[in-house]
Amino acid sequence: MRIDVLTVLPGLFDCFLKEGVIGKAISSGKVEVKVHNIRDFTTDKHRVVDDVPYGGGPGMVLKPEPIFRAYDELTKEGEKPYVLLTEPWGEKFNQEMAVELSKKPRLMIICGRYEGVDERVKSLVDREVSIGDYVLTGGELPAMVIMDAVLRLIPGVLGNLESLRADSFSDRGLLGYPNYTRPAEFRGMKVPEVLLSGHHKKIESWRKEQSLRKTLERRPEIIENLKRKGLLTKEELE
Ligand SMILES: CN1CCC[C@H](Cn2ccc3ccc(-c4n[nH]c(N)c4C#N)cc32)C1
Repeated sequence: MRIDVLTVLPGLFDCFLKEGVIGKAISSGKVEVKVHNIRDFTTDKHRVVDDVPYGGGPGMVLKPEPIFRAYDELTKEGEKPYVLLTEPWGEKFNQEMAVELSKKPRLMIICGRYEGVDERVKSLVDREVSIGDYVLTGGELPAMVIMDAVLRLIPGVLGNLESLRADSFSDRGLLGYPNYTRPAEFRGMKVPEVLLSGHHKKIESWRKEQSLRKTLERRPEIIENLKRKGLLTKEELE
């Protein structure tokens, strides 16, 4: 998969693209992520990317020209990307969308700043996406959240396939099961016996029960949704 990111703050991505699972996936060539400074696609001496909003009002708006120039330049060759725009009021990002996006061969993520992008930029966009009902200062952190959730699903990126297998829960939007590691007892708090038993079938069913119980308690609508879609097995429903 290739992802092109358009931003006026490319430096925000430096650590994200160097460290951890994502950093390894890029350095090993499993995925390709290119971050482009919108300012590099300006043509004036001062490399202006924003301007005051027509009709007045606070703040500045990202101009359309540099973003269109970047899009045209980056899509001259190869497969057309599926274009995302991060927006506070976009479609809510979730695991289902992450799975869908992970199947695209190429993505482009346009990151707004200031008061956002000129509305005409949206003629380039396939999906406006929000990571939650709160207002951030720009679209770069949402872009990193989306890339993290999508790239981890690319085959080979998560070293331990087991982690991805365990995702069969979170892939259905179920909440995760409790995790423990050594020591077996810490400050009087013991690891559940079943996890020390080495009985894999019992461990798996305990984890599934914990995941379902936690989801039912905290996000009952997820269970209802899975029931409606027929995505819960008979024993999971019991
Ligand atoms: C006062 N104004 C109001 C409009 C937005 C302005 C900041 N901003 C500019 C571009 C931009 C892109 C995304 C987000 C954002 N915020 N929250 C989310 N879940 C997002 C997502 N995805 C925020 C953004 C600040």
